[in-house]
Amino acid sequence: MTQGIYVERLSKFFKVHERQAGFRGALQSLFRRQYRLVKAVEDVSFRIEPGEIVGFLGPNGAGKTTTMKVLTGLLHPSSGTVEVAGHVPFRHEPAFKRKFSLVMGQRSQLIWDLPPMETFLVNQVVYEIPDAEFKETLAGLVELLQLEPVLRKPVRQLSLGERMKCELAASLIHRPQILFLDEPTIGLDVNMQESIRQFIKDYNARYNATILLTSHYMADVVALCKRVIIINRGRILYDGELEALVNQYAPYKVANLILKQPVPDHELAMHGEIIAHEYPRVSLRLPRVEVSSRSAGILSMLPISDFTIEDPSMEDVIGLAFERDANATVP
Ligand SMILES: Nc1ncnc2c1ncn2[C@@H]1O[C@H](COP(=O)(O)OP(=O)(O)OP(=O)(O)O)[C@@H](O)[C@H]1O
Repeated sequence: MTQGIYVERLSKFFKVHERQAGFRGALQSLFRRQYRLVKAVEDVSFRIEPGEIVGFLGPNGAGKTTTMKVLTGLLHPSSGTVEVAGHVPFRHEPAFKRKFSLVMGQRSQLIWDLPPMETFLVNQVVYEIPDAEFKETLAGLVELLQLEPVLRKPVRQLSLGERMKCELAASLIHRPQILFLDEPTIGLDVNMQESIRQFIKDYNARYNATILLTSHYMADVVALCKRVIIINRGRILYDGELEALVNQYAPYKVANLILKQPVPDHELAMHGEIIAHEYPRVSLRLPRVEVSSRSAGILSMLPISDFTIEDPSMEDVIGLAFERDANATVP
């Protein structure tokens, strides 16, 4: 039986009750209910091989959480086929429960008034983990996440970062092969984000776990995911290597200049598309294939005191992908 994730033409629609405006409308809708279909996920297909870490990206409301909920059996698909670790998620087979975990950065499963250790013990019972295995896994998680100092403090006294680490430990105590991480670093400071990222990497390497990760922090995606799936308005916009995304959507580099004296926009625009101009700083977009000739032109023709070239940020690349999608489709 395979440990991968297979999604074939998945759609998930929600039927939403449409309320009429005003008192008359409210009265009418009591007798004649009107519904509207919200297409949360539409005709989505992808496969994720065992051991892969894939970033699942998209703006708010794109359909990421809905997809994850279908993949974990919390929602029934409207149509399409889904298989996770050899199981059909919505059948809720007991063996399936032990193979995955869904961690949502904004939801907690920890028991608020008790130390995290109590939640770990509850999960030992829920997942029927033998004592020896429980102790071994817990020791590994305590070491990787440096949990020793917080194990016996009530959860309500923990910092957000400490709580997130305990959340991960509670979700991984049954050593799931498949991890769905929905915004695991949300709200954490930069150091804590980094240590959670490192942990996800270690867990993946240690157990060859398959991981689907959503995050609005591009640093998470760049550090963890070679491959990304981008979803917009319920449909897949891109599925492939993160690096190739840059070439497809952002075939340019960014030149940052510091001017020695003011230069009018029309003169700057001869060298590249102006992204920002706030004297003395200017950012220009240069076509990737012409970077060296354009740079030579900038250096010889413009009065500059500093000049650097960099790749566009991942946020910008993804923003361009959404822009192109919005222009390409008639709503
Ligand atoms: N239970 C529900 N009933 C009706 N509509 C829903 C329901 N759950 C989600 N939706 C709608 O489906 C769409 C996709 O939502 P989803 O939560 O999957 O997006 P998301 O990509 O996870 O966004 P975010 O980044 O904000 O979490 C949205 O338009 C949302 O309003």
